[in-house]
Amino acid sequence: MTKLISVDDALAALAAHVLDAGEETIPVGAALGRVLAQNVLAKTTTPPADVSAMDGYAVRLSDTREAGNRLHVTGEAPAGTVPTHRLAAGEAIRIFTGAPLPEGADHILIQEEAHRTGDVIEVTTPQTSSRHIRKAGRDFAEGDVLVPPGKRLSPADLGLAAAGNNSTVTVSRRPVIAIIPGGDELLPPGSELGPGKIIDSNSTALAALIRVWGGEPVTPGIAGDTIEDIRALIDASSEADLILPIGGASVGDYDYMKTAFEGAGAEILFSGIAVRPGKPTWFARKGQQRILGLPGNPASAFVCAHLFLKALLSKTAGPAGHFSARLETDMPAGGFRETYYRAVMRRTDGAYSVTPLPDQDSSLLRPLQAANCLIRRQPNAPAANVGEDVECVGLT
Ligand SMILES: Nc1nc2c(c(=O)[nH]1)N[C@H]1C(S)=C(S)[C@@H](COP(=O)(O)OP(=O)(O)OC[C@H]3O[C@@H](n4cnc5c(N)ncnc54)[C@H](O)[C@@H]3O)O[C@H]1N2
Ligand code: MOO
Repeated sequence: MTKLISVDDALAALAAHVLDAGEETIPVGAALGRVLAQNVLAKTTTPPADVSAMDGYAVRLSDTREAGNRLHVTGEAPAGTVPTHRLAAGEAIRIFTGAPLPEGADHILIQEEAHRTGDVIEVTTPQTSSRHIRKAGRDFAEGDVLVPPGKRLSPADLGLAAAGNNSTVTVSRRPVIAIIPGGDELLPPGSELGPGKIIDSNSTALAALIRVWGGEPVTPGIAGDTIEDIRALIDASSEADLILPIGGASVGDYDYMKTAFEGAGAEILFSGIAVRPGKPTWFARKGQQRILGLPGNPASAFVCAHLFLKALLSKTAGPAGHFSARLETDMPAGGFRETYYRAVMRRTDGAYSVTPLPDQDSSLLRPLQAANCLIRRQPNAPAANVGEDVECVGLT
């Protein structure tokens, strides 16, 4: 393998190739989890007028300061109507939660604190201050920015956008990512497994990560270990923004991925990163298309997707979540490759603590399932002891 580049140099190179698939306008109800591309503005003011927060009577506070005061009920204001009658002294208007206040009222006497007989109410509890009125625009005013660009839309964002009378939102288009697993041994889940065959698990795991990070995975098929096979799937992926070949990246006799891509006109920008797991990771460009080659070992592919694919998808995935946590077990000195240990982080007494999982072999899926973060150790890191703070990266 040629000289390995550092993780930092790989990330710096990838920064120039962050995927940007443009924008699209979609119904607000279909936008959960999408990344907003343009401000959502309020097209209305909410509440649109001063409204009652309770069921009761719109009154003048000065008429209700003493128990026993009597007021004449001169009208009714249900929600959805606009009162036309101006409240005069000694009058009350029956009002319901959410209904606009009549002019002249400055207080809501809740019905539990009044006694009604016919068209007359009597104050049963003296009122001391103006209450139960929601001022116009208390939530937001027309023209306010309700959701800023770059935000991954949550259920509350969607509710707010809808309340601002937006039926659509403009979001970043999902980059299309074609996953091409390579290897004669691979069969899709649910297959009859003959001798020497294993299940292609990487496609499923990587497709799920791509969805979480705002991309749209497509799976044109599994490539056998021939250049022609890989080439056919490269050609079938011509519409993808990025191709993600998995496996066949190392130095074995059947590791044809890069050769096949070069034959299809791709220019390899780097090949081999000083990272563990994931040394054979490579990156190439073919016209507007990017190609990120990941190693076949499931943990290598999964970890390097977090490091490098997520960086390429940062427009929709957001930044990597780095944090510091206290080690719960000793760790040995590291080698020359920057190393990412699958680990379990816990929050105890307001601080994060972290334990690396015991078996870090890059073929294993079980530790990946158990892990909720990666411990990052710099190249040639010295041994670290219990209680030391180490840098961690969140897993999805
Ligand atoms: N002599 C050397 N051998 C290897 C080196 C090296 O430097 N010198 N590097 C090792 C490293 S590091 C890694 S990582 C692996 C990765 O190799 P490849 O990317 O070429 O991957 P494959 O050989 O195709 O597969 C490795 C392993 O993973 C299984 N695999 C492949 N694809 C899938 C899939 N889609 N789903 C599940 N499992 C998959 C495959 O069967 C192999 O067991 O190379 C080392 N070798
Ligand atoms: O560096 Mo590999 O990806 O053995 O794990």
